[in-house]
Amino acid sequence: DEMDVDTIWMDGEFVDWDDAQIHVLSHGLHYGTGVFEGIRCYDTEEGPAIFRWDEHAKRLYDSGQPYGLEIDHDSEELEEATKELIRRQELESCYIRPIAFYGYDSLGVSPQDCPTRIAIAAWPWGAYLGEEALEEGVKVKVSSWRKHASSQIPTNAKTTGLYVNSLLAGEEARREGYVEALVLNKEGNVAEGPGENLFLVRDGEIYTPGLSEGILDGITRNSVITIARDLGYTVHDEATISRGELHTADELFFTGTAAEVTPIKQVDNVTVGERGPVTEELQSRFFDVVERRTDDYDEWFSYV
Ligand SMILES: Cc1[nH+]cc(COP(=O)(O)O)c(CN[C@@H](CCC(=O)O)C(=O)O)c1O
Repeated sequence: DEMDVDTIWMDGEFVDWDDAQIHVLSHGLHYGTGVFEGIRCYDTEEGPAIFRWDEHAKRLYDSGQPYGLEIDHDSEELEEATKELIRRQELESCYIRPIAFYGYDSLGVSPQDCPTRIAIAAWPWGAYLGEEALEEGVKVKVSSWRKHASSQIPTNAKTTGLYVNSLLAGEEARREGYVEALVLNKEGNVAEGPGENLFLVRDGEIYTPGLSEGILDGITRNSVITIARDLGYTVHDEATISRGELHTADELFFTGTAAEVTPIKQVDNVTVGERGPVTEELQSRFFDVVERRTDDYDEWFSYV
């Protein structure tokens, strides 16, 4: 296929891409009962390296807990399968997509005896919001759709069913000529993007919504907070950011495995400005770290 990949790991076996099929009556397809991860493998001087495998694997297992979704493969087995998947396809840098979900047995909301299925795919994936976005930033629209509240559904679990909210927000923004949405929570304060965490810079200090705002506990968010603090920045990582603060921010940027560090240059009709100095420093340092141009944070990397 066009992505030059041909193999998927599925329930303990490597299968051809086209044979990685499931039954149409799989529970996860009907009820959104799947959990997934987005993980990047970077091409470094020491070869391909998976970024923060342990944290991503832990989140995958944790995400299934509210739904009783038990994965009966441990982290080491999944890590080795992922490395083998990368080697077999001779990928240097790639995006890794593990997914676990309730499979086919019976239908009805209760999963009863539905089996837990698990698959891991990997493919080359460049800049999530476009190559030019990393430098020039993106225009975002504050969505008319709010984020689901953490009292309604675990927002700290990366559950497939949650992403219909992300689709509604993101597609509304793109229909209106923006690149991505920014989603408020039911209190009307800033939560995050459909697939990214949000950071705000003002007067040299860095703010990002905390988990209580109903966001995903982003691993890139955590990495950037650590990097920023190690650079000497003050980071408020449990901030409540009102909508109005978006329009008086000095800088805004997204973080995510796919988005990496993407500047935001405009919110609705309000110009934030081109990539600011803090965003540029954090973005530059982030790429130095993930492409291993520094030995710092070596514990974050698992070499293939
Ligand atoms: C809702 C949401 N919030 C924040 C993040 C950032 O989390 P982290 O990747 O751990 O830093 C992501 C990742 N979004 C993934 C899925 C993107 C997709 O289109 O699918 C990703 O970035 O891989 C989210 O989906």
